[in-house]
Amino acid sequence: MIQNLLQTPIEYLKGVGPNRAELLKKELNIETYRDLINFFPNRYIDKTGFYKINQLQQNSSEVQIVGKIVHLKTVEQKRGKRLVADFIDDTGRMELVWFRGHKWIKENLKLNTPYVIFGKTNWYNGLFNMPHPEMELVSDYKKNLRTAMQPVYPSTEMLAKKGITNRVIMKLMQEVLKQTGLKFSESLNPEIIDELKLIPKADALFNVHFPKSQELLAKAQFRLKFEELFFVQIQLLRKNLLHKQKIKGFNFDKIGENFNTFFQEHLPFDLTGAQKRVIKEIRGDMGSGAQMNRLLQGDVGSGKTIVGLMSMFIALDNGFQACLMAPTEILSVQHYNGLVELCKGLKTSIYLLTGSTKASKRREIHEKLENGEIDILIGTHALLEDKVKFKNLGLAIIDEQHRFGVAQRAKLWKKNIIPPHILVMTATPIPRTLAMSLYGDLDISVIDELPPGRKPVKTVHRFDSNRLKVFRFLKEEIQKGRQVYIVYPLIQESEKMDYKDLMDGYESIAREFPEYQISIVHGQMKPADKDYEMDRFVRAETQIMVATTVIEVGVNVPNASVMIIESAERFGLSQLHQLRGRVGRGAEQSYCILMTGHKLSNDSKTRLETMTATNDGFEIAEVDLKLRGPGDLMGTQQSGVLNLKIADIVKDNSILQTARHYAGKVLKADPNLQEEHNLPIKNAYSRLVKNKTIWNYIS
Ligand SMILES: Nc1ncnc2c1ncn2[C@@H]1O[C@H](COP(=O)(O)OP(=O)(O)OP(=O)(O)O)[C@@H](O)[C@H]1O
Repeated sequence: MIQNLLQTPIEYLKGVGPNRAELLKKELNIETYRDLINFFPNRYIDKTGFYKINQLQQNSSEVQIVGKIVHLKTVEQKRGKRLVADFIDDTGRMELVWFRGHKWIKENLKLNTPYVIFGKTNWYNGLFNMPHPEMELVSDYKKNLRTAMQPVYPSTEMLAKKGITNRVIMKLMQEVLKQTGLKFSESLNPEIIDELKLIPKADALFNVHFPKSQELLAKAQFRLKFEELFFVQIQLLRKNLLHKQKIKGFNFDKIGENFNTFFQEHLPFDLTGAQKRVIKEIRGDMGSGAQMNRLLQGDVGSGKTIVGLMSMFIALDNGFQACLMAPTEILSVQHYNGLVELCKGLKTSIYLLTGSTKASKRREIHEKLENGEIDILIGTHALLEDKVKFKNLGLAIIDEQHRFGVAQRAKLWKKNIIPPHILVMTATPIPRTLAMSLYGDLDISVIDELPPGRKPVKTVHRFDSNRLKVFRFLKEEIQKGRQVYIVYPLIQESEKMDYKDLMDGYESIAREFPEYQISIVHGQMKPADKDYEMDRFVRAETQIMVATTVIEVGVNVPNASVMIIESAERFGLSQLHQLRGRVGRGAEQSYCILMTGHKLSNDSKTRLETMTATNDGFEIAEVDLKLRGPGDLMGTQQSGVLNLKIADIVKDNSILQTARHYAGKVLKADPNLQEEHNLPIKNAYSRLVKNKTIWNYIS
């Protein structure tokens, strides 16, 4: 019954009608009673107290005062007229000021009559004033329904123009809540309500709009935020669960010769605890009978490659092939060389397939792949071509998932009836909180420990005016046999200017260091030229690499120990961190020097300070998320995270963790929500699924 009422088009609510309904739909996406109730205030004005004029402070925020206007005058100013009223109470005098709407005010304001005024005060010329106060006659004030805390709803210019003020929305909200009789169906189970001491749903919905006190508001918000995040998590976890039930995977339960020989005889170092844990998680997945869909996150240089290789051995040991796909030619070649090196002395047959593989080699690879002579194939997008047919692909590893879409991932496994296991590796740290929401349908492994003995990169911030000193330092490092990167920003909108900066920089470096060889790499070069320059640097034929951010991802030159980032204030935090990850990969002490001018915004300062303070990618990602909000992070746009109505993915981190915990607990005990006590969850969930939205969780 309440369900039907909540579906009612907003047009039929008292005080709305067709015109307003049209506006509410267009401006606020409010079409039904339910939508209106789900439209939450973004702040509240605390009107619990009254101020006297002599109590006002210069930094008072919004205040409420009772007094009367004793005089009204128009003051001419250069910038236009303003209307000024003398307002007094029994303790003092202040001014009320209007810059517009004079005619209406003059005609309607009553002199010498008590008013309640509300607004922000300023201190000007030895007197307090309040511009454009909200005013209400004391006689009306007593009559009108009010709550101690007044909700302030998000609004738009159009709504204000058409007279749908905050007050109007409040009236509509009162009306709609009255009509529901506050009889909302429960949507959580009694255990959760009990353990978290949640207030009843009706109380939460009433108090979030018209809080009776700060305390009740906090409780109302907690309950609604929890509920919102809980259902997001239920949905993601169920998707994961269904996937596992539905999509069968190869059951790789054998650990055989490849894995064991490598582990016992060829492992070049001891695995870190984190690497061991992750390998175990992957083994568990591959032997579970369901298809693995795992995201492996590891900070730059944390040792993901070896984890990838050992996972491939598991596939090989069970008689299957494996592949590794990387976003660029350079990275594919690098992976190929790295894996060939690691597999020296083993019988593993490893091939490389990229866009520049010659036709004859390509034919050979196609053939050997189909008859099973290739164990591991490494490459770029070229792996996705129709001609590439595996005999039996058991595991596909995808490096840097941001560059490959989900559709492309799927393309890899359309080739098989049973899909291969999928391991996505990324060095882009995604804050755990966000990862939980974004990739709830992937399982996540994190390598959160660097190999021992790694010297953290020393990071400093230097102003452009100190450039000569920085150059002197560079020289010393190169003389010790090291190589250096100098990176310039390349941002699309100002590509031309950036290109000029890069070239100017290149020339000044060539002048400064005539005795050294310099490579240059930027986005406008042909791929073959880029590879050639890169290759010279990798082989240490050049000492200095001048580049734009194209070198950001994954390049591994252990001998490079200095990274200079020019105009560092123009880079995002995660980008700076990725760039810094290009050094500190060898045994030598490495340095990252962030160069900027003197003029810096607060955000830039925070970014630079964060970089100099920590090397931890996850910590950096958290700061990044706080600075930019989730909107800018890759993938969030499609994920719906931004459509949260009341919770905030950054600020409500701990509620998110709680929601995740309870959603997991409920589904673990009762995957199909069939138990009696979970009926409210089941009902709420099916309504959400039916409405194709998880956000309208109000029953
Ligand atoms: N357990 C370990 N002990 C010592 N060295 C290790 C260990 N694991 C990996 N390494 C070495 O650390 C370096 C970085 O490893 P790897 O290239 O796999 O990192 P990554 O996670 O792929 O980083 P990036 O994303 O920056 O490429 C390599 O030279 C590798 O040989």
